[in-house]
Amino acid sequence: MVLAELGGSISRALQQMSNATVIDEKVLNECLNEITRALLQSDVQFKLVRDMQTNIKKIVNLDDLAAGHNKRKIIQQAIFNELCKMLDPGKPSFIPKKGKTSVVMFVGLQGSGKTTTCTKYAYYHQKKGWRPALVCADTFRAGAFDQLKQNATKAKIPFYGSYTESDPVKIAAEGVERFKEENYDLIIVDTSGRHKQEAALFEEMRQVSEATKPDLVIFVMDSSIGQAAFDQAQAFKQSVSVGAVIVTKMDGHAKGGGALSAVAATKSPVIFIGTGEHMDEFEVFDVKPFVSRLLGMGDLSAFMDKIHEVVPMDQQPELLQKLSDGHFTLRIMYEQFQSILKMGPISQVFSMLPGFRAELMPKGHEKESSAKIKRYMTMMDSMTNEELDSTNPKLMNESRMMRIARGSGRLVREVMDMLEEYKRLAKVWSKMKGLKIPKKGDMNALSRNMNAQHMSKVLPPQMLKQIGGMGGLQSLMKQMGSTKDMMGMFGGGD
Ligand SMILES: Nc1nc2c(ncn2[C@@H]2O[C@H](COP(=O)(O)OP(=O)(O)OP(=O)(O)O)[C@@H](O)[C@H]2O)c(=O)[nH]1
Repeated sequence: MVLAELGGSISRALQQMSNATVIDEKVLNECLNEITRALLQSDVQFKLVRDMQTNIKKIVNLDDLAAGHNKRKIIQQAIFNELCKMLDPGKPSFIPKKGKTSVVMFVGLQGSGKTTTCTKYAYYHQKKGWRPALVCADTFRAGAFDQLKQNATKAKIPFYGSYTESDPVKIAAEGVERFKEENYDLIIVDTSGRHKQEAALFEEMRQVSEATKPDLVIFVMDSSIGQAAFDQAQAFKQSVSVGAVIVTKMDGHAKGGGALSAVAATKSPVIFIGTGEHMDEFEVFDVKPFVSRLLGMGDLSAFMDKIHEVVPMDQQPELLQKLSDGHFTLRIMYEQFQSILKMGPISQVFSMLPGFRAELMPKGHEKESSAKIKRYMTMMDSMTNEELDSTNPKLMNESRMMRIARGSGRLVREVMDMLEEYKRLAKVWSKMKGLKIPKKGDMNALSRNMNAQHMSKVLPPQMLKQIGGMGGLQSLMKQMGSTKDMMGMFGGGD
């Protein structure tokens, strides 16, 4: 069962329970059985699920709950807490410090996505101002060095490896030494992938660890590994001191439940998840928002992050300046479309909203909308700079429209549609006129200036409707009030 389905099943079970007029032992048991089934189907280890069920029953003593208590809320909270407990080993992992040398070693099964993840991890930190460097100590798989080299070059990250040396321990030690001398602050060591049965390879991994003395060992796990996750993770933990887990391929038909098992086996937190083959398809993992999403309770902070991607805040101050001046051009629309396409399937965004799940958004729909966006962009590719940067609505006369249609192989009617869309968006953005633009990088200041009114105007209307219009949006913002930080995003928090 993939994660989206797991979330769906759990929230359905909770919904069914809340539909019951009286919540008694039987109703609670049915709900818990349903959730247990869903978790098992998602490859969470049996013992973990059983313990969870016992704990919830211990916490939720129906007899003790005074009449008038919201039993459903209490049960939902207990499930939420138990799932969080499963994913939270109770101690944070080592966090590398910028400017201070840290060595991070990656281990994992063959093909788990280790090499790809090393580069993603390096790239993520590089963007945040670290100076990462990569060492390829995988001499087992032919081509591993080439792969790392290729990825590293693409991300402009220095790398170390050898085509001739066959001793991974030697390469690792030399590479780490070299980069330490050169003052890199995040030295990442990629090791050969291995299976738990391969004792010799496990010994090699132990030796690499001894030679490089990593501050952190990250276990990389493919999310589709299933019930084997617990044993595999434990085998690694017994050889080297795993301190964190990264779960990869969460984008595919992943049975993410294995992640829960790996945390239990290694007693280490999941710190990132891989969501695609590309360098930037990599997300910080936070337990509470993740579980919240699973339970259909929404993940407001991720939702806000997505909004910030579409309405780029600190990255594009010039753009914001133009918008606040009321200059919405076709070129700006083009750039926004690019951001939307980058944002990923719209259903993913919906799954971040309270009460929504990815499965609620029909598949066909998202394809349709991104095809339309791409079509619009093709037409805009046939426009001149003058047309793209103009704010004069009269400029786009009939002959220009015909030329664009011809140039992009589309119908004049479609060009007109695209221009209509532009006009609609320009109107929306004109309402943002006067929005105070903070100094570069001060995203919170900008966010403080944004209230529900502003937000409602920049959200796609369809999404706004799904949230429940202005009222829904306001209550969504209120919900975020529990965290001071988040309140700051909307104003009134401090
Ligand atoms: N869809 C998807 N594919 C991924 C992700 N991470 C890695 N991959 C792909 O998984 C495959 C294996 O990745 P590698 O990085 O070569 O795996 P590895 O663990 O280093 O392999 P060994 O060196 O043999 O141990 C590659 O095709 C990657 O592009 C992810 O998050 N999502």
